[in-house]
Amino acid sequence: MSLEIRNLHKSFAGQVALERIDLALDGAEFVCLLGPSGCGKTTLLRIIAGLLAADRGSIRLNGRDLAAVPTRERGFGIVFQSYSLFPHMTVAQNVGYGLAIRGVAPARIAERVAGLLATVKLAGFGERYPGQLSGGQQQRVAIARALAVDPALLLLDEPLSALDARVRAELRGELREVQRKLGIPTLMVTHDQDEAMVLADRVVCMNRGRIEQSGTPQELYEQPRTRFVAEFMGHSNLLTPDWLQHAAPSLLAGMPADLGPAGAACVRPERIALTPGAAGGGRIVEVAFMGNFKRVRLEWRGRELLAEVSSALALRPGDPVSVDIAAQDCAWVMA
Ligand SMILES: Nc1ncnc2c1ncn2[C@@H]1O[C@H](COP(=O)(O)OP(=O)(O)OP(=O)(O)O)[C@@H](O)[C@H]1O
Repeated sequence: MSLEIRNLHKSFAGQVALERIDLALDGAEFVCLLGPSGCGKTTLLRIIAGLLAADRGSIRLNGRDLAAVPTRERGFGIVFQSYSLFPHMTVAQNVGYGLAIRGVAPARIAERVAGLLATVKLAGFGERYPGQLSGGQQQRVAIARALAVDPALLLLDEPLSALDARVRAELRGELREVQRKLGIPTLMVTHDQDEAMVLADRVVCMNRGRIEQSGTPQELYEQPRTRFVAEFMGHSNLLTPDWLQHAAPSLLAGMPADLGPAGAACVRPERIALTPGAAGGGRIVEVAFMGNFKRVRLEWRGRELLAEVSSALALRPGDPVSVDIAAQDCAWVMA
């Protein structure tokens, strides 16, 4: 499977929702479209699904232009945030729906449905109605229904966001497992950075209708190219060259020559080493105990920094600390 999106644009009543979107999906990748509310994720997914037309640009599936191909004929499986199951149909009927309308024989449907329900850990639930299921179970049914037709691509729009944290984490793991097992290329919309980190082979980070950066979760975390990506993918300290010049000039060693005026060094909080008690010029402002680590706000050379340190380190507000940052832990964001 290869899906290629070129130069896609979409506006609503003159308001730009998507701009110059280029995106290619290959093989059995799990790709997350990640970004804040209103950045255009759902609009992009809906255009790919064929539920919405783009103003400009092309979408090709294995080389074939999809512009004139209606949703049903694209062969994609779609799961939305709200469970959107047919309430008057049993679980088995819901899962088998796509096969039934394609005229597949009932015995084959029954076999396939049983297999899919086992895959999503709902064996034996076939005769229930959606109203008799929990939110997590309903979403499993929706996933099984989307998988029933052997989709060329699975499109998921915040499928876990209506669930409570525990069920959500559980289903996250299962979704990944099923996707790996079946090898179905998947594109999932989420605004949850943790979810994207856990699930995605590749994260496409969007902001204001544009793709800011695309890469593995680790690439986006360790080498964000923009301030937006640095701040959206976890916590960060953005240190400007002006400040570094007087506070820590040695960190300027790796600064790219073409760094723009809005450029800065992104240092992740866990890369800042603190030594309590030493006369290093830092002072603890606030300490939050997070279980396996402590999140610390501190003042150092005229600015505030965020650090994350071992829970075993005894630190209290007002304590003096020395601060160590290595030049190789600075990722230079360009804009
Ligand atoms: N049918 C529509 N008519 C008018 N404007 C729309 C329509 N659909 C989306 N928009 C606008 O387009 C922009 C992108 O919306 P979209 O739903 O794609 O964002 P999103 O990133 O999925 O956000 P969320 O996470 O909140 O769902 C928003 O400014 C939204 O208000």
